[in-house]
Amino acid sequence: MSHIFPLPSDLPEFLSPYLPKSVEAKPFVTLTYAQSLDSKIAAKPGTRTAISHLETKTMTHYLRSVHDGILIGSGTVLADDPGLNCRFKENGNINTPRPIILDPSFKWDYKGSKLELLVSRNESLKPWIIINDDSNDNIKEKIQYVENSGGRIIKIARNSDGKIKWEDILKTLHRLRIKSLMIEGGAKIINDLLERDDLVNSLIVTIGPTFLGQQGVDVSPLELVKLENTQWWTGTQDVILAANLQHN
Ligand SMILES: NC(=O)C1=CN([C@@H]2O[C@H](COP(=O)(O)OP(=O)(O)OC[C@H]3O[C@@H](n4cnc5c(N)ncnc54)[C@H](O)[C@@H]3O)[C@@H](O)[C@H]2O)C=CC1
Ligand SMILES: Nc1nc(O)c(N)c(N[C@@H]2O[C@H](COP(=O)(O)O)[C@@H](O)[C@H]2O)n1
Repeated sequence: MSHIFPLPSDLPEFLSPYLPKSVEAKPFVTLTYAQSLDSKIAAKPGTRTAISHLETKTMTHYLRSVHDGILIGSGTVLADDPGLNCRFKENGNINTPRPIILDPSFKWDYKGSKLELLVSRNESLKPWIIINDDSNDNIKEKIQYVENSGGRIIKIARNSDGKIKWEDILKTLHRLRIKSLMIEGGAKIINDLLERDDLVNSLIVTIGPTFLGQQGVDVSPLELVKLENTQWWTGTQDVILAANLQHN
């Protein structure tokens, strides 16, 4: 495996203030995704849309290489069938983060997925899947399949609103030695976490020169969100915004 594209030589220094540092009791959380000029991350719900140039996609793989885990939601795993591995190589070494899927009702099937194929070729790590602790019997077979394949099922209790608290997710992952977590999406997760300045340590957004239109999947939090320590990097096609969420 080789780099998917040469990493622009000034990017590591540009990104360095935003990269993982030790944060006690919870992982360092980097929220990162690619969006269009009209703040969409896919052209239609349930589909995968390439927004990043190869150069900025390489930046995403560089970021993956400096995190212990990479988390996505069920909407993303179902739409994208992603690889979730790392293709950025440094001094001949690849540091692949743990793929973590937040899929409370376990709708995704690991069997036959791209991730399973990559794991079979030693190009990705076995996944961890976070599900509700009260999930019903019809997912027993899927659970067994993942566990027999060496993956891990993490059961966490949900809140009164039916969701799992992010604090519980992060605390559990930290206990499992995930000290830095890159969260790539999708939209529901990004919109929730943009309002969590208490949990998100860095925000890194690739912006591509495209409008995906009104059927696109929006990134737009419920409330006003302000950023601080903002820096912009300009590439061949895209720009990258690196920032911190301003504390309320
Ligand atoms: N351009 C980009 O960088 C990216 C684009 N995408 C796109 O985003 C779209 C998917 O986004 P969404 O449909 O919004 O799905 P999503 O990936 O945000 O997953 C949402 C689901 O995750 C689970 N979930 C989220 N928060 C939870 C919580 N606190 N407790 C329990 N379960 C929770 C629920 O099952 C929820 O329905 C796809 O089209 C994908 O291609 C996804 C990631 C990055
Ligand atoms: N950085 C970035 N740019 C885009 O244009 C994208 N569509 C995404 N999507 C995210 O990357 C995941 C796919 O990763 P693999 O290359 O298959 O490992 C996808 O699931 C989204 O999280 N990202």
